[in-house]
Amino acid sequence: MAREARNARLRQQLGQLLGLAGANPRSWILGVVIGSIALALLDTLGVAAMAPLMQLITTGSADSGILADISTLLGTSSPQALIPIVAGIVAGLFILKSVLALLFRWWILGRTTRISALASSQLMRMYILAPYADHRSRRTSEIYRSVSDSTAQSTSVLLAVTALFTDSLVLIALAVVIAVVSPSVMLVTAVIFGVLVFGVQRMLRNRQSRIGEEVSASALQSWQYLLPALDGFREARLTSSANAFADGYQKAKLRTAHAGRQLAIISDAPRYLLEIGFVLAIIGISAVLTATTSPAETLTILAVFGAASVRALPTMNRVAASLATIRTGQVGLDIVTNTADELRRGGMHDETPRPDSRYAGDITLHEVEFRYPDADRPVLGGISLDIAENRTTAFVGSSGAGKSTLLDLVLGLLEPTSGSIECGGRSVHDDLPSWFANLGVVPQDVFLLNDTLAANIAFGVPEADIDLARVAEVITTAQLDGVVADLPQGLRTEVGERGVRLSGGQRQRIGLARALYRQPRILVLDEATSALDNATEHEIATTLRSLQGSMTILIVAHRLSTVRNADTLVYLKDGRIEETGTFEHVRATSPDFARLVQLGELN
Ligand SMILES: Nc1ncnc2c1ncn2[C@@H]1O[C@H](COP(=O)(O)OP(=O)(O)OP(=O)(O)O)[C@@H](O)[C@H]1O
Repeated sequence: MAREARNARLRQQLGQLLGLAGANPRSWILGVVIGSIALALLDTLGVAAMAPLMQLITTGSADSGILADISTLLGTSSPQALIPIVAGIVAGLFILKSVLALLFRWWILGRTTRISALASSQLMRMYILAPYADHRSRRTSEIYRSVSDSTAQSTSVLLAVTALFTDSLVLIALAVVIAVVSPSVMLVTAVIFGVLVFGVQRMLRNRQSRIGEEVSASALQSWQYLLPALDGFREARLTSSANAFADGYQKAKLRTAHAGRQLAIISDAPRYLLEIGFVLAIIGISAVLTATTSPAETLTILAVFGAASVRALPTMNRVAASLATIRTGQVGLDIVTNTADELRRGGMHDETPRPDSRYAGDITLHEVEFRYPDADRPVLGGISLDIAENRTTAFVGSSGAGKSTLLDLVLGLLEPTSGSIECGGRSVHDDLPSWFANLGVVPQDVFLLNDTLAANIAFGVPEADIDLARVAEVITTAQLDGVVADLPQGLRTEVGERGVRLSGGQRQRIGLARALYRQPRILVLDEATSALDNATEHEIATTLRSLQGSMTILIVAHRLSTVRNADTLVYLKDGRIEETGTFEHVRATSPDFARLVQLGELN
């Protein structure tokens, strides 16, 4: 890509990064420009002040230029009196510049680290507010890489671009000072450093970009071993594949280490070349000056050149390092901006319900068809159904018939490819947050927070706002009283990853209590009684019967006892409704369903 296009893209992407963090690019640019100009000016003054000081030291005369003004102001032209004063001014300028440089760096670091944190958080927010179907098609390892590694890479580019701008201004200012003091010295310096800096950077550019890609690819690879190894700990242990995961992780980390080493050496190499350039410049300049000027003037010019070099060499090193960071970090910036664009295009869920918006009445599905984005044919088709309010409807069917998909559609998590799903005559997608407010959902696998049992039941409600009376009530309804009584700290017991381990059945009952805590109008159970033993399942079935009539209950279940008492049974086969009606009606009219019951698959 041509340099202009590359720079334009970089500018645009950095603008996007700042936008993602909610920062105002204008105030950012203004701050950087003002700070950089102030620093460059002070640098120039400090270095330029070396000329009169050296002139004073070498010639002892203060009768021209700024020295004449100082000597008039102080009323003395004695070098013994003037030298400490001029030296003091030079030192003061350097000290002031250093303090300002430190303050400027503090400001920049504050802004940049904040932008890194905000961009990463915003990306995380966009991921978790993305449409459900999009989320299901994403790879977790890529999410981890975007919100951590790639955001960090992008912010390092932002910091490097700022440093590059500031350092370039300083270098230009120093070049101006040298050019004013001696144009021929500037010419020699420009030729030597120009050849070195541009030549080296040309050679390194592609290599640095490749290293950036390697860093990013190996970061993804390491997440791809770490995450499944933790999520699939049991499977890894039982299949003796834990070491294979650890080996894969190690390989990825070594790739990162190798790339890091290459990057460090490539960023460092220009420094040594610049030092060689400095020595060459001193020799070249001394040769030119000795041939053209007096020894006193040679000394003055060399002193200015030395002071400029003291400042310029580390600055040039930083320029080389900044260029390396920009090129290697470009991959991260690409990932962050492309991901943010893609997430934005997908749309973000708004969790705030519209005021005065509420759903009530029967749920009706009209000619619903659904196809997963990456599938070539629909998994559900021609689904028309009336789910009566305050009645219990059970969905049954063989594995893969489409029960969970249908439930996700009714929940509003998935949107029909065609057809409509309405409650009380209004599409559930019209105001999803308000629709969700009606629902209490018990999933197959209940997710536990690392928190107290009470917090797990009230899920998402801040500790201080938890209604303990309601928690106690739903604990009784979900048959959890015995479990709570056995816990060391009752409701305050920590559960989840690092807390008390709970059985599958206990987790499912917590799931039921959690769903009921929300006082739902619609209770949805997705295979929610699968992990319960017969006795508990019987008790839960009794609970559900007691709730029957007071709320709409939707159940996907394999157990005969759970679905037998449903008011309506919907039998699904190959993505279509085969039969609906009471349990006995469906058994009598659908030979397939009758066979399932007979074979004990619904048992
Ligand atoms: N994300 C997806 N992309 C493509 N196809 C999918 C996706 N999720 C599920 N399917 C397919 O959709 C069909 C219905 O799946 P679904 O999970 O709804 O069935 P189910 O009746 O709930 O099955 P089970 O009782 O085994 O849980 C299956 O053929 C499944 O392979």
